Amino acid sequence: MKSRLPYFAVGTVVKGFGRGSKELGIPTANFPEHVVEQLPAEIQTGIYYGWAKVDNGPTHKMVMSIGWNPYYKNEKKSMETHIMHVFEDDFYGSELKVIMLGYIRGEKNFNSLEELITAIKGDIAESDKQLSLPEHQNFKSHPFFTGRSEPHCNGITKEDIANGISNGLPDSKKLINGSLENGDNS
Ligand SMILES: Cc1cc2nc3c(=O)[nH]c(=O)nc-3n(C[C@H](O)[C@H](O)[C@H](O)COP(=O)(O)O)c2cc1C
Ligand SMILES: Nc1ncnc2c1ncn2[C@@H]1O[C@H](COP(=O)(O)OP(=O)(O)O)[C@@H](O)[C@H]1O
Ligand SMILES: [Mg+2]
Repeated sequence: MKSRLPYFAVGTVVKGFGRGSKELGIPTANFPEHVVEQLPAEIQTGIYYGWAKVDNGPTHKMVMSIGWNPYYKNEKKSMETHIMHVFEDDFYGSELKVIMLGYIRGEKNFNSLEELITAIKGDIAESDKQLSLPEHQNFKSHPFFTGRSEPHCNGITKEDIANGISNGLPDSKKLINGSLENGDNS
């Protein structure tokens, strides 16, 4: 099966359970339900690394968790991004854009909060290492981040593009359901 990575997603940052900062010391910017629902089946639950941008700010490294957080037994699937940058303030309501480039591991349950935190810190270190590789660097300045783009380009279809719904990418790099149409870098 063709990989669905890179996967592009955009949405407004919404409230979660407030555990990321308070219990884990690792905040995660949560995407709204409609963004989670647009994920194709091929994007399995688990931990991904890539790049993230908040509103018109710079692009930062990120690590993302997709799933039901087995440690907390959430009833709803979530898609949460920890951005590897220290922000002065919260940014609820801001537009978050991400490009997911690689998969690290599946979601796990843990016997203690400390073990969950240790695993997340390991994911952050692994993401940092991966994203420093030349093959991942070019996505930092991808037109998805730097160009004009429609705010709702998750799950954009060939028909949308035919109807003139643009996602701000050059014709050679149009998005189809969050993946690059010409299949490069996948
Ligand atoms: C890199 C990363 C890896 C994670 N891995 C797991 C995991 O294996 N199991 C799990 O239950 N939750 C995992 N989480 C999710 C945390 O439990 C979640 O971020 C926390 O519950 C915060 O949720 P909130 O945004 O609703 O406050 C991970 C989060 C991140 C950022
Ligand atoms: N480096 C960061 N990465 C992600 N979110 C951050 C970061 N720094 C600050 N935040 C803020 O913290 C919020 C996430 O904290 P968290 O405790 O996970 O709360 P919630 O459960 O509401 O998602 C984000 O929505 C954002 O406003
Ligand atoms: Mg969160």
